[in-house]
Amino acid sequence: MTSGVERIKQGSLDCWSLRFNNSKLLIAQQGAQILGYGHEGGRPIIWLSEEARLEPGNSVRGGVPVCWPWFGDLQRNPQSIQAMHQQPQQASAHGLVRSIDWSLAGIEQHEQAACISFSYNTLEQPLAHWPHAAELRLSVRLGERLSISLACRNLGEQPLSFSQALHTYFAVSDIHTVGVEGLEGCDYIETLDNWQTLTQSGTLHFSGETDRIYLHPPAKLQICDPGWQRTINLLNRGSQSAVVWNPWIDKARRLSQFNDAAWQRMLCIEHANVLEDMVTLAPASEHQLHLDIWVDK
Ligand SMILES: O=P(O)(O)OC[C@H]1O[C@@H](O)[C@H](O)[C@@H](O)[C@@H]1O
Repeated sequence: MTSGVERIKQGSLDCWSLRFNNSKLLIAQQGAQILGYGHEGGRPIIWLSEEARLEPGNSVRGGVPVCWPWFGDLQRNPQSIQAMHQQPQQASAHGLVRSIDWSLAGIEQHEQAACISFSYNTLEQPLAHWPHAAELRLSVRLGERLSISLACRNLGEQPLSFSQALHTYFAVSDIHTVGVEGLEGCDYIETLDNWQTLTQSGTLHFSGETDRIYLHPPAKLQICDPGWQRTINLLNRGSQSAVVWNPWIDKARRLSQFNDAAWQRMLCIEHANVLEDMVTLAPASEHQLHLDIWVDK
């Protein structure tokens, strides 16, 4: 077993490269954003746009952006989350921490894994128009599986309300042929059609723009990819909502850092705490969201 962690520059971002046997992972200090994960000589598992701009202050397209302290459009969030912000009408999508530097909190290399963690403390680095005290920690363990954990602690004296997501972009051979298993029978919010609630029947396949919030999905989901003859397994704890997103043809043209044809090769499954699954933390309490990712051939 060999593991290693090395500091490197990618574009103009400070990054770390982790290795464990033939697995490799790239993570940026900015946003504590994973930028890549896969096996030596194999297909990528986590997708990064070929047009990604790796530069300070820019939300990088692909990898695993951390959306916090709100997911998506703040004005679509529950009132208690909007009330945490001083100017909710002007808030950008997906929160405030994906394009700013976090602090390196620890590195470990041992026989079973290579690990790295980053933290963000809002008392030390205040967030614009969001005057609350919280500490975030994003921990990554690269072993036989990839384990990602996002912890949030309320450092203040009032309840802390937030929504969040690990906005994971997965690489797929061809969006037309992949299927997501585990969602059958789940209710979902169809954000592209008046946010109505519908029910998933059977395996989820893709034939157009998709932007849905699945409610109470099971802990384990699978991306079955016949083209690459592999299944990506996702096992989560701490989240009761999963966003499934593919922009398809027209929206792809409007997205930044996104090749017009890239929608065919990616799929976002975002383990989240949104809508009624939002988090409210009492003072001094902590919430943890965990995601394990591994591939079966
Ligand atoms: O372009 P952004 O801000 O990274 O967002 C990308 C997508 O993120 C998804 O989580 C949303 O459901 C989509 O509606 C959104 O388009």
